[in-house]
Amino acid sequence: MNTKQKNMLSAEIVKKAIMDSFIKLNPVVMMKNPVMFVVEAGTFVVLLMTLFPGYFGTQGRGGFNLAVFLILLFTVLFANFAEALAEGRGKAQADTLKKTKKEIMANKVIGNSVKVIPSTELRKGDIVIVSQGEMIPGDGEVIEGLASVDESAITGESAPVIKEAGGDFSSVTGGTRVVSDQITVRITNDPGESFIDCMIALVEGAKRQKTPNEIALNTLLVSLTLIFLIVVVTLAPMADYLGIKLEIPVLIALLVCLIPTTIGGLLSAIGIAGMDRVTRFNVMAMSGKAVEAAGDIDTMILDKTGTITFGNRMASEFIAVGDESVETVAEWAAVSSVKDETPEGRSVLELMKKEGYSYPANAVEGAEFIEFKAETRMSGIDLPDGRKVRKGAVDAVKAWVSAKGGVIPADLDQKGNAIASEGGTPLAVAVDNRIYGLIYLKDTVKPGMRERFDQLRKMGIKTIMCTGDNPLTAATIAREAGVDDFIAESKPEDKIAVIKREQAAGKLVAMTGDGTNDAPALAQADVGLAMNSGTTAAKEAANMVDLDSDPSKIIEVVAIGKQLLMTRGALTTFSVANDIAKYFAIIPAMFMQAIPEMNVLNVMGLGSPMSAILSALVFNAIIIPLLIPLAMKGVAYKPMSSAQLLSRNLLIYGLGGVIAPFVGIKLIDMVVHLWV
Ligand SMILES: Nc1ncnc2c1ncn2[C@@H]1O[C@H](COP(=O)(O)OP(=O)(O)OP(=O)(O)O)[C@@H](O)[C@H]1O
Ligand SMILES: [K+]
Ligand SMILES: [Mg+2]
Repeated sequence: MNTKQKNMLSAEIVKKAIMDSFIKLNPVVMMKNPVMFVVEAGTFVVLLMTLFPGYFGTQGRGGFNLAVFLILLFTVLFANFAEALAEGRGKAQADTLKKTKKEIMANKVIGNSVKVIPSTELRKGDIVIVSQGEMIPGDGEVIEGLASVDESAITGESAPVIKEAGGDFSSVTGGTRVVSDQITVRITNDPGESFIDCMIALVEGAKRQKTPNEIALNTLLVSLTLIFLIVVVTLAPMADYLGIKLEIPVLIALLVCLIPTTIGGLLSAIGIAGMDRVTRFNVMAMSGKAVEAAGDIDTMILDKTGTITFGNRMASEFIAVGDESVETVAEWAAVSSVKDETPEGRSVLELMKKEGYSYPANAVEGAEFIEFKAETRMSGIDLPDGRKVRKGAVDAVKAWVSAKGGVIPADLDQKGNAIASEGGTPLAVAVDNRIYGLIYLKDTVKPGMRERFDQLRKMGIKTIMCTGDNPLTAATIAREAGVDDFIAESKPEDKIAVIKREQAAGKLVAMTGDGTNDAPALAQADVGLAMNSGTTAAKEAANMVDLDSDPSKIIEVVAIGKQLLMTRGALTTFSVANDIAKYFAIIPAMFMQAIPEMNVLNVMGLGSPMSAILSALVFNAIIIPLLIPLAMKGVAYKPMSSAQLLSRNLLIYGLGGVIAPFVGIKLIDMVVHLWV
């Protein structure tokens, strides 16, 4: 699904939506939307009265009744069309995805041999080999090898990505293609539970459930409908007492004008379109609830490396401490990095070569590699001769050396701080109890970060940068990027602690992550955005996955969530204000002839009672399709606090909602009055 396909509201989608509008007339389906169900029931009653005027004693009103019936029918169809149109794009996308889900053959490893079986027979835990040119038969983790993979089937991005065993880039998705080399993959899902299956269900809306917010709003709409139903039903006997005979179609027209049909007709379209906006942004949200939660976020937890900074932290200088030479620092830094596959580790070896240094390769033969861990904040190697070589965060290495009775060189802190105060990351290099020097890791803040954080602040969102780096580097980057707060030397569990602390204070928290050790925090956060490049554990714990693996996207996701909530609020305000205005169009018209004094309320000066009722009803119907573009696109959004937003929206959509019907109904009446 490329961007073009995703954005296009093709003629095909519109045609399908028109057909679906009729299919959705089925009362069983309609019942899920109580406001529109009431309209449909009214439509049916008026239809009966039009068809059998003799039976209902409504002869002589045939033309009027037919007009009411048609307008009501279109009101329901317009509401159905809004929903069908919002669903259309997702369904089209699902069709495209289903096409990529053709049967794939898998090379399953059984003992020492390989058997070719259809991918549908693969089970969790199976091992498969995928070679150049082949499709990956299911979701899994690379357990051996390295390959570049074309993931355009799911991300729309054609540049291949590297997948390799171990670390944070080991997860692969079924339906993507290996473009070079060969990997061995352990399947992590049973059939039908794959990422593509999940994506299809999501975009198709198969598992769509009303969100708590939607349910609350629906309850309000149902209550309003009930109140007006009682008002209208009791109106007839009262009018009767005054000697006014109110026809049933007139009462139904009045009821439909008063109940919140505008928002009732557009509510689900707004929700679906909000989800769709997130999807078109290449983020898979597991539920509408997650998108809404994003709109209510108070606190955002961000990584430093890779989110606020570019994250390609590169070794840029070796610095000696005490009496050591730069050459020995370079040598030991390289030895500690021979098997360190992190970008930082690789960059140390590159810098060593660039500076013209080398290390004795035979010395590391048979050595034991010590992998980098966020908990230890060190990596290195244990040599066969017993020497232990480490590099890592300065405080971590200092503690390690001190524990072995070593002395800390006097100039270490000062040299480390010099790097940190420039926003760089100092790594200390040590062998057993002796510290040789520092590696200067350089990273840069992404451009435009300050503006983004300014926007978040205007929305009333607090940003906290959590980093494993030292306090000085953290402070420098925090200042440069403009985050509100930071936590340095943080271990993975510290992230959960921050999230829990904020949540205990009643805040909703968002965070991004990609590693297995981020998974608990992603699950704890109200909005957890995992990177598609990340581990399966992270993706399963999160409630959103970014297919482009851009952690700073969380900022846009929050904006989309806010826009969804705002659109719903704005259109609810508009709808209710609208209905109040319609009251003033219809009530005076209904009583005008019997009670001439009512004419003072006929502020609009409408032609005749019949044309007033029809005009109000026509306005009530056409406002739905007129607002579909707004419901689908979302109201224009400018970062500001919730309080400011509320007053702004009340002004625009509340006042607008009162004025629009007066103007609209008057204009329609001028045309309708020509006939009625
Ligand atoms: N490959 C490595 N070998 C040794 N030490 C490392 C390596 N990578 C990072 N470190 C050190 O460990 C610290 C913690 O790393 P970690 O990846 O947990 O956090 P970070 O990348 O600094 O920040 P963030 O949490 O924002 O990504 C780093 O600040 C650095 O001092
Ligand atoms: K209405
Ligand atoms: Mg990191």
